[in-house]
Amino acid sequence: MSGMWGNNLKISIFGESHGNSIGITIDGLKPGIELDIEKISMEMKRRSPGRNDLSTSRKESDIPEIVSGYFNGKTTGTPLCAIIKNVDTRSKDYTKTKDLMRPSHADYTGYIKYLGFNDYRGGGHFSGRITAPLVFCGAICKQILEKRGIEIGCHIKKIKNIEDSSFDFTNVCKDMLIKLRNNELPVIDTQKEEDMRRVILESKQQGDSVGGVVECCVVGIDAGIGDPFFNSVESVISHLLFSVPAVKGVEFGLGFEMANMYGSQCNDEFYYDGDTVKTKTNNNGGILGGITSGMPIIFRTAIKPTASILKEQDTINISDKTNEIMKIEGRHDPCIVQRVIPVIEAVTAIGILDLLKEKEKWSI
Ligand SMILES: Cc1cc2nc3c(=O)[nH]c(=O)nc-3n(C[C@H](O)[C@H](O)[C@H](O)COP(=O)(O)O)c2cc1C
Ligand SMILES: C=C(O[C@@H]1CC(C(=O)O)=C[C@@H](OP(=O)(O)O)[C@H]1O)C(=O)O
Repeated sequence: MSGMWGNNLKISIFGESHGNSIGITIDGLKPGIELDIEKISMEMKRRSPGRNDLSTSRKESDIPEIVSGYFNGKTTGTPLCAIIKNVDTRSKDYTKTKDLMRPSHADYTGYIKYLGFNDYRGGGHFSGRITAPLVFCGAICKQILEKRGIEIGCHIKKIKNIEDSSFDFTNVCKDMLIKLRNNELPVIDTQKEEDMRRVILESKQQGDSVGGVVECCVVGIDAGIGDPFFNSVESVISHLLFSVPAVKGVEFGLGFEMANMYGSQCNDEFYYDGDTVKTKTNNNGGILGGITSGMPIIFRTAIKPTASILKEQDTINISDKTNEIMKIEGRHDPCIVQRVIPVIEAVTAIGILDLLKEKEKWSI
């Protein structure tokens, strides 16, 4: 089932963008975990739509209602389910174009797969909106990981052709990752922020959209987590990343750039720093043989330009099987990159917690 994921922490997402509500059921959280609701709300807010001119104008408060698995401020250990209401739907945006398949969106594939019964309004179950429940789950996982000294953070590596510097792969400071979370456009080289904003707003003005790259880092993670082959750390994280709408590429460490290097340039040489094993470089992004090396986990995720643009486009009309020109009306993100950051952090936290739980099976 496509809506379910996980080995040790099992999650199941549900809902459509213009239905009554969306949500998630999380199975596998241990009993007695105190949840910081304030922190969960903060994460939800970071992702929520309609907060500024870089985002869709649809406004949702995205306050999750926990309906099970939580009692007296603590998890009960039974499935924890949360529901998020859809409030600011404007379904008429989709009436005129209901038979026209938006290029690059999931209208056509969803129509075929679900035999024409799919709720097409707002992209239905394919909508980026369904990432809100993932952020809820990720916020819980982040709290559990933080208590173990593991921190996850991202910056925008690129919006179209405007490029930020990279994390220092061998030395990323937790405080920096936490600080980045407060920025609307989190960048390392703050001079790039205005250029990125300009590129997004210029494309928006032209009825167009832009994409980019997000760089993510996990620090404080011990060596020895993950498995070779099918449950490798890369497999788990990239499975979750590719589950996020609009993600079209993932690379760990230096990724594709490694193809241009000699082994002597690329190899991460080991050394002891006191009792701790470190590598002088971290081109492999903290993962060797699918298992964490203890160095920061670093990966980049490519996000495509938003599919729904206001410019005229060629497409098909499925009701009378004709070719047509379509013009989308509606409230869309001119750029998904800055909105997807809390989602990337969330799914990473979910993946890492699942892998940690696997490792802890060995403690008995
Ligand atoms: C947070 C978020 C917001 C998104 N906003 C929009 C949007 O406003 N308009 C749009 O066409 N696509 C948006 N998307 C992307 C589409 O949902 C996605 O492109 C579509 O489901 C097709 O899936 P694919 O791009 O993974 O192939 C958004 C995605 C995310 C994660
Ligand atoms: C509602 C959200 O984003 C939506 C994601 C989305 C899409 O096609 O993915 C399309 C738009 O939906 P609508 O046409 O209903 O406004 C965005 O607003 C959200 O992220 O919470």
